[in-house]
Amino acid sequence: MSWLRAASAGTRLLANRSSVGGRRGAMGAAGSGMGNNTSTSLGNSATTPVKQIQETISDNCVVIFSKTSCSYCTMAKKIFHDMNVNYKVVELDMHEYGNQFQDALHKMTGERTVPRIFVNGTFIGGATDTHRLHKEGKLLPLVHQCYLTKSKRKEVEH
Ligand SMILES: N[C@@H](CCC(=O)N[C@@H](CS)C(=O)NCC(=O)O)C(=O)O
Ligand code: FES
Repeated sequence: MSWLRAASAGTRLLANRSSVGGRRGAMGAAGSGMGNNTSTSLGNSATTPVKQIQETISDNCVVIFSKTSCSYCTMAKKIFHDMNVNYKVVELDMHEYGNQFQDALHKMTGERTVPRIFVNGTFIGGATDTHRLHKEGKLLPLVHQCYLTKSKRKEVEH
């Protein structure tokens, strides 16, 4: 297919601002339906898997690369769900290019396992790491920081 055609990654860095809205308190949970949206651009545009992952993690404060059959992944989703935080899920086992994305995630994070979780554009780990961050009270501040930054960008654009 067309991974290797000319890439246009980066141009959509600010494209997802509408999901932030002005609703700082609500963390987007009411916005676009609790993040079960797998209709991502992943796999559809003319670019490499790594670039598409980078684009997805730039566009979304929380991204979970997951498999539908994986209970660790379900546990990770539940953490964000219970915090009332909107998250984007990419179900690699439902994806035509899931294997290539897993390879790319391996390159980017050092592990090929699922889940692979990114907050505010940064890899935070798998399910256990995320659970630990949450228990230590460090997860919500990371998410919050992302929403604050996106709100500021939005103000600048207005
Ligand atoms: N400690 C890791 C464990 C991750 C792990 O072992 N994941 C398994 C599934 S639960 C995996 O990815 N196996 C290989 C695969 O599905 O491709 C975490 O919490 O995320
Ligand atoms: S918990 Fe078994 S595949 Fe993840």
